[in-house]
Amino acid sequence: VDPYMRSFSKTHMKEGDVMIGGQVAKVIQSKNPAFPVGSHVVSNSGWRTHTLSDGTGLTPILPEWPKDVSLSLALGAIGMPGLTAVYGIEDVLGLKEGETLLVNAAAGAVGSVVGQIAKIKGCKVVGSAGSDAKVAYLKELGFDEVFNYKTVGSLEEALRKASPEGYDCFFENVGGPSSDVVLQQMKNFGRIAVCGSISTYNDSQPQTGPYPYFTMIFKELKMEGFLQSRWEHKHPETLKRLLAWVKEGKLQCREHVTKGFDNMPAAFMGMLQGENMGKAVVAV
Ligand SMILES: NC(=O)C1=CN([C@@H]2O[C@H](COP(=O)(O)OP(=O)(O)OC[C@H]3O[C@@H](n4cnc5c(N)ncnc54)[C@H](OP(=O)(O)O)[C@@H]3O)[C@@H](O)[C@H]2O)C=CC1
Ligand SMILES: CCCCC/C=C\CC(=O)/C=C/C=C/C=C/[C@@H](O)CCCC(=O)O
Repeated sequence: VDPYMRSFSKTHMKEGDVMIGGQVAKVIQSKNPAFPVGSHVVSNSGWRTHTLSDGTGLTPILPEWPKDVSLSLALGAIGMPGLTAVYGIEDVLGLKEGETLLVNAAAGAVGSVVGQIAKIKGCKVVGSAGSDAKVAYLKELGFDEVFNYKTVGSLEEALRKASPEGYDCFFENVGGPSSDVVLQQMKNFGRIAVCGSISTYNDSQPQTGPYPYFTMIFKELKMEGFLQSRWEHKHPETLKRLLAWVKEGKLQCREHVTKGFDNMPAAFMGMLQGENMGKAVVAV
């Protein structure tokens, strides 16, 4: 279950449609030699227990996938959320060694990978998350400064305390009014990767400004929205790098597992309400 399902379902679906989504699936019958019986694939077939496919939209699991690494990570750190983290950091932000990066929804599927990759690249990492347990988890992952945005009182003070000199890069997952507060604390020529805006996915009104134009102008900020699919041509190579980091112990992955297909709606709503640490998945 992923946040984009909420925004997509509002704009592209009607009642009775099958919810979109990715799954790791096992091939149980096949007339296609590219997908032998017993092999595993990542499939964009939505919320289904079984799928009849001509092979379109199926990606075989990397052949070098080790037996002791859970296949479900192909939906998380070694899948779409992990790819999002890499492209946001490398292709959008161009994060450089020694810079300071802020990421929100930091204990989630994308955010937890963002912070760890930024540490691999030699940066100072500040993360915000919605519970004290998440804050403790992010410290375990090596984040330099972490705070619980629900209890800090003043977001502005928390950001200033975590990095008095400001922020070079902001990996934005949350959106809404908190973004304006962050923008005020960007360094001059700061870069912002707009990955998601989960705090707005339930809004019934279309999004409008105004945006803090003066801050953007006088700090000369650069802000870029992106979808990970822009770099689809790089997915195989990037997945190999993510798998290597996991095998080397440089990238730790946690999953929030809900059991049972019938519990998919509950798992989805729980993720939107912040119940997950790491990637929210459902085991069927
Ligand atoms: N651009 C792209 O290509 C992609 C974008 N995304 C985006 O990345 C973001 C993270 O996705 P993902 O890692 O899968 O999800 P997460 O695993 O981070 O789960 C969602 C988390 O969002 C946080 N959250 C929910 N509501 C709010 C709120 N109102 N304010 C602040 N935080 C909130 C909760 O954590 P907490 O307890 O900390 O509040 C929750 O656990 C989303 O915005 C998603 O849409 C994801 C994939 C691809
Ligand atoms: C299609 C997304 C429309 C809503 C956009 C809102 C926010 C940004 C966001 O969250 C985008 C996510 C994009 C996800 C795309 C996923 C597909 O490629 C399917 C992935 C299947 C998998 O590998 O897990």
